[in-house]
Amino acid sequence: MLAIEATGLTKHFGPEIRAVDGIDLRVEAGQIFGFLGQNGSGKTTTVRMLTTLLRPTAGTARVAGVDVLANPAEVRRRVGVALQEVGLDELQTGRELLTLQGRLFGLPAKEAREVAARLLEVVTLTEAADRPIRGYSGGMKRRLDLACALVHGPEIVFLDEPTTGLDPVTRDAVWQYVLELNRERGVTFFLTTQYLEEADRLADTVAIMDRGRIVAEGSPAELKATIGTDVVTLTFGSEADAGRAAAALNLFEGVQRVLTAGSEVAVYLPNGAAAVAAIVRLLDEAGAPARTLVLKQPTLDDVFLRATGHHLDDGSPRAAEAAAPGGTR
Ligand SMILES: Nc1ncnc2c1ncn2[C@@H]1O[C@H](COP(=O)(O)OP(=O)(O)OP(=O)(O)O)[C@@H](O)[C@H]1O
Repeated sequence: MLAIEATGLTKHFGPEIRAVDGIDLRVEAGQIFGFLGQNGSGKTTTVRMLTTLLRPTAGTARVAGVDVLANPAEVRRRVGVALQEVGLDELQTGRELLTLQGRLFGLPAKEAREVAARLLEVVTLTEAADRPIRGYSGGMKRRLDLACALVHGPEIVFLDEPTTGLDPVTRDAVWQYVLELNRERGVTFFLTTQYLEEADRLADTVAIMDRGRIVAEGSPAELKATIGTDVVTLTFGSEADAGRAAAALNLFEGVQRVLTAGSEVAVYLPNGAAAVAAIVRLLDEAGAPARTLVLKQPTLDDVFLRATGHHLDDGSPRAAEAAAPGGTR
């Protein structure tokens, strides 16, 4: 069964901005689908259309088998959503909010309290659970919002960059819980992310979004396998050197592909280790000696680079947030 199905899904903002430019999606029930792309590539806009918060300019979408335009209320009942911008009632405590959410979705009081306690634990908010939300830091609010999306046990959960700005320990706890819900309860996740590692570790299928279009799709292993066997990444003192090096490397025996991004060059070839010495000689002869040389197996970043022509700026985990003081006034 398909959990999410979209055809020609499109959102334009005025004549200029093609935020989402005709994408097709097919997400099997029980999958974790990773939607990878840079800021502004159209991920959030896609999530907003699929969760009935935004009307598509064109195209159709069915979520849990329900048409998002024909029956938005039913779609909302079936899904959980945690978006990037968080709107929470600041006067309630985290525990009150979660328990209330559970009650609103029809859970009996005892179960609502239990679910709230369990989710507070997962998002490491147990200690802050009985303080008003207005005293929470940005990261704490994001975690609470994530817990809210899960409270009614939805069958499909949309998470928009769920771990951006979280410290590594909390990020790991969130990943674990996503995997647990997926493996044990078959919850389908549609997860947008700027983190390659997150997509690689969690997602069964990854779609790479660039400027409103899907430019590559497949399992992480399939995507990496399309690259070739090894990647030698070289950096140079200038873009001119990189250009000269790329021209020379293109003629090197066995090279499948050469990509240039600024003063960096990536060379794809079957047996990198055997070729390294010859590559170094070749670059010396070409008058473009490399500053650094790294030989590695392909990663999703290599896939991203090939699909989009640029690196994913996935600025590794940002600084951990400090817990805000209680603020009970
Ligand atoms: N309401 C709006 N009005 C005009 N332009 C918009 C609106 N919402 C989004 N856009 C534009 O659409 C494009 C895609 O935005 P979107 O938020 O979907 O990207 P994203 O990949 O989710 O990025 P981010 O990670 O920053 O949320 C961007 O150029 C954005 O500026």
